[in-house]
Amino acid sequence: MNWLEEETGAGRVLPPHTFILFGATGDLARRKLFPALYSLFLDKRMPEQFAVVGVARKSYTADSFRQELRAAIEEFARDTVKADTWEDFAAHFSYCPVDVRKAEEFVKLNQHVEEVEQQFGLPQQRVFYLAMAPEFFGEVALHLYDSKLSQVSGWRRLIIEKPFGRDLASAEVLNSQLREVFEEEEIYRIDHYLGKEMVQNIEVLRFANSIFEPVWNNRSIANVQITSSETVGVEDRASYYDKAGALRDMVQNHMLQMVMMVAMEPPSRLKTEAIRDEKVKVLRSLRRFTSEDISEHVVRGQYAAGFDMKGNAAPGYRDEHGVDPASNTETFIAARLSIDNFRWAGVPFYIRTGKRMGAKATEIVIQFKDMPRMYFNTHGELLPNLLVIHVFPEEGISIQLNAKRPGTDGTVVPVSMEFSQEPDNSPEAYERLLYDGIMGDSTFFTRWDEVSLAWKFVDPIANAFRAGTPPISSYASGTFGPKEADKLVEEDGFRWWPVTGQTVTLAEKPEQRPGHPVI
Ligand SMILES: NC(=O)C1=CN([C@@H]2O[C@H](COP(=O)(O)OP(=O)(O)OC[C@H]3O[C@@H](n4cnc5c(N)ncnc54)[C@H](OP(=O)(O)O)[C@@H]3O)[C@@H](O)[C@H]2O)C=CC1
Ligand SMILES: O=C1O[C@H](COP(=O)(O)O)[C@@H](O)[C@H](O)[C@H]1O
Repeated sequence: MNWLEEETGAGRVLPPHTFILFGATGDLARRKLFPALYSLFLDKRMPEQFAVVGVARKSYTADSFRQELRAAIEEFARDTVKADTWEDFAAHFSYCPVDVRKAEEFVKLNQHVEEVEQQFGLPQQRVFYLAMAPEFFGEVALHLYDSKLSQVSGWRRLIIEKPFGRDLASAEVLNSQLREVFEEEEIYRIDHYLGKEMVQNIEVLRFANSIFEPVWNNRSIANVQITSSETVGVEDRASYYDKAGALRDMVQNHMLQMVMMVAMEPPSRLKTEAIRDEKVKVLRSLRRFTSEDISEHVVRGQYAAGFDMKGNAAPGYRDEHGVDPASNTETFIAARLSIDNFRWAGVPFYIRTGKRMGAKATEIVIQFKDMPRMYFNTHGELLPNLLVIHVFPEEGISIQLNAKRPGTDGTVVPVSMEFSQEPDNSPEAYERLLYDGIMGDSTFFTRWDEVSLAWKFVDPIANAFRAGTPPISSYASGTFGPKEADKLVEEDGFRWWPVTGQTVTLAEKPEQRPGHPVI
């Protein structure tokens, strides 16, 4: 399924297994996991022998659980329900009501799983997926051990959702709880950005094309910009988000993962650990901020009232349901990162992410250095070459070049070469990650040293935020963050390149939009 197909044997049917889904009545299961399992089934990647056991407190029967399953798939799956195979698919699903805080209920779950394994003739190959609040992870692992559910004659894997702790100390505690029961190789920490088509494609782009490697360094690249902008606000997640903020919710994981994918060295082999080793080296080289220099490199913002994408009035963050009216939680963050190694010394990596912004987009822009001030660029009039990796909503790459406008006196204009694919045709991130996780390929999961180094980078910033540094700036809903974020880039002589869907103002000439130039 991923580009390691050759190496890992991926692309094959998954091995027989029992998928024990904790949090089976929750939002993630309904919106992402059930649809992903269904797509894998329709793609004939699920083996004939598999079973899914839903676990949560609600009192479903197998039948009512299957009705919920169908409703979720009808609402969220990219495939429509196929009447001829539905019963076959649904027959693999059962439900066991369990309150995970009650150790004794795991005895019942153990019996249920053993019965299901007998019914389907399954070897003891178990995937435990924790789609529930992280505060339960340690306890669940312990009860899995005590109830002997985790003791198997075959293999076992633990797939866990983010967030992995809220700082280094809590992540270490959580990790040691998990490690009492599972080996590091058995733990699959999900970062769903690593399941996105174009995030996985970064490595292919870089290491399968000889034109990029010679210029992928500080001799040719002026800066890198990584944007993940969202149009939604906090929605109904205030109880989590108001304590997390954009720094923990997006930067500690997704944004740093994208930085690693762009900046890593070529791995010695296309093997999971070799790749993860190179990613970790990027985090080791990432310059940590001191309390003195955070204000210089980090901007934080919070959305004020404005408009949503439909043009309806939208409340400010502090007026959202469940948010502390005096909250200083950041809903936007921009930062200038420095990677202190030979390849990247002197190249700023700008990142920005936020809620209730003017477009939903994830893009990585590699801006190349300007041409010398001669010939066509005497007054610096040429636009720089840009390589844009479109992660969302488009999936593809575009390269901005300068060329002569056909049939003119030699006017030079920016033109774009684009490769894009229909996002609807590519598997969802969760489909890839479920496949890889069940297959036992952890390449696109987060290793513990990545998590811990990411927290080491983030913790000083979180501490500064707590102390009121830098001051939080307000931005109107529907815009691209506070003006301080623009200054961060402009003071280095650059500008943020608009992302797909960003309203281009007169000040931002349309032809300057990467990937969408007007000839
Ligand atoms: N939703 C999303 O899009 C995303 C979610 N995540 C992460 O996934 C995880 C789950 O999120 P989400 O699905 O949104 O959360 P929900 O609150 O929607 O679901 C939580 C689930 O946990 C179950 N649960 C709660 N308490 C217990 C208990 N004591 N014993 C047994 N089951 C319990 C609930 O079922 P019941 O009440 O029936 O017991 C429910 O099935 C979180 O870690 C979240 O951060 C990550 C990325 C995206
Ligand atoms: O993990 C998270 O990601 C989503 C954004 O994911 P995307 O795939 O839609 O870009 C974000 O909304 C959420 O707050 C965060 O927890």
